Amino acid sequence: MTGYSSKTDVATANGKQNGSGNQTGENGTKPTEFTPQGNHASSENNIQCSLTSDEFRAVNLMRQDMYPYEVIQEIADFIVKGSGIRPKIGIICGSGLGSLADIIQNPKVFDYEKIPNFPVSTVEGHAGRLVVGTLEGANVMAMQGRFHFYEGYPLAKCSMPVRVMKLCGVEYLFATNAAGGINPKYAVGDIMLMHDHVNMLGFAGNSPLQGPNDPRFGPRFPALVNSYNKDLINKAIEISKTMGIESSVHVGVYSCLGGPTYETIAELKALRMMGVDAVGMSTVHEVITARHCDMKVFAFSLITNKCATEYSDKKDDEASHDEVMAVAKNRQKTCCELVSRLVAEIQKTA
Ligand SMILES: O=P(O)(O)O[C@@H]1C[C@H](O)[C@@H](CO)O1
Ligand code: HPA
Repeated sequence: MTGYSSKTDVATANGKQNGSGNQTGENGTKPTEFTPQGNHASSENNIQCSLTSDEFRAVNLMRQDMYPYEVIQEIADFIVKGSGIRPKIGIICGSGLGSLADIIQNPKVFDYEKIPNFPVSTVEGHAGRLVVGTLEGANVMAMQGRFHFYEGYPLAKCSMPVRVMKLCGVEYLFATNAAGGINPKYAVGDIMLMHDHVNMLGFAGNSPLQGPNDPRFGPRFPALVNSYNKDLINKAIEISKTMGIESSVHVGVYSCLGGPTYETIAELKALRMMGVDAVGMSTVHEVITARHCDMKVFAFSLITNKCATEYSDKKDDEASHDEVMAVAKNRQKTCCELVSRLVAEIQKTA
């Protein structure tokens, strides 16, 4: 993050803004909405669009990815005022891991539909609620439901809530996910602490930071080495020892693909050759957005299924969301304990 300091360049959580220029928000504070006249037909190239105006507007709102600084600030203000809490730690619950938000004390719950300009969750296992409260004495906010690229949301929209967290005051992002284990040493139910990622969507030219850069969030060209905070990884390893689960906790590399299909054998072989240990459909763009605005990141994958890397006829080799959810449900207690204890560690040293 050379040449960039959250203290001087990014608006602070108490609303002060020190940065210059809002390259995305010049036309107003609300996201741009495209309003068509009605059904569209082009006789010139014989293309027909059979969406009604309302459908067109709904699709457009879903795809809309310009969230000017002021809009993010409005959402953050809504949450901070509504909860009376300025959270320090932000948690994103992976598929089936919504219980990470259920352990929050004195929760103030915001349904996504009720938060202005917020997207809605469309995936089973992602409730679509923001929970703000305390955990181990620390102020926290948790997304019980994240947004995925395959839902139709652009990456910037998928990770927009991370910027909301930042402007709420969050310094630490805990991102969790359900993932397929590619590393043959990983078993179903294991936990992989992420120490790096391979950004496959980035390879394909997609980034949550695409488009004009607002320097109040961060620099145009952020560095991503050391994205995953080593201190937090080490603390989590120590915690896993005290929990007696160290043999099922690994440190590895995650890769996010676009989904919603699970991977082919050839893709899984390729990922393994690239050094990927676990594969999923999220987290990477959230981490990029968090590092861009200088948040400390801790992330882990719950291995919900073993990925087949050899051809066979076995039905067992096929991943399924039901299996993902079932394993996550089974392991949620352990994941909650890991998260709580790490939050307690952060709180101890604060
Ligand atoms: O939100 P996460 O990454 O935990 O969810 C994973 C990826 C897909 O959304 C889903 C597939 O089962 O689980
Ligand atoms: N692949 C991609 N995403 C996933 C998987 C998987 O095997 N398991 C859970 N999320």
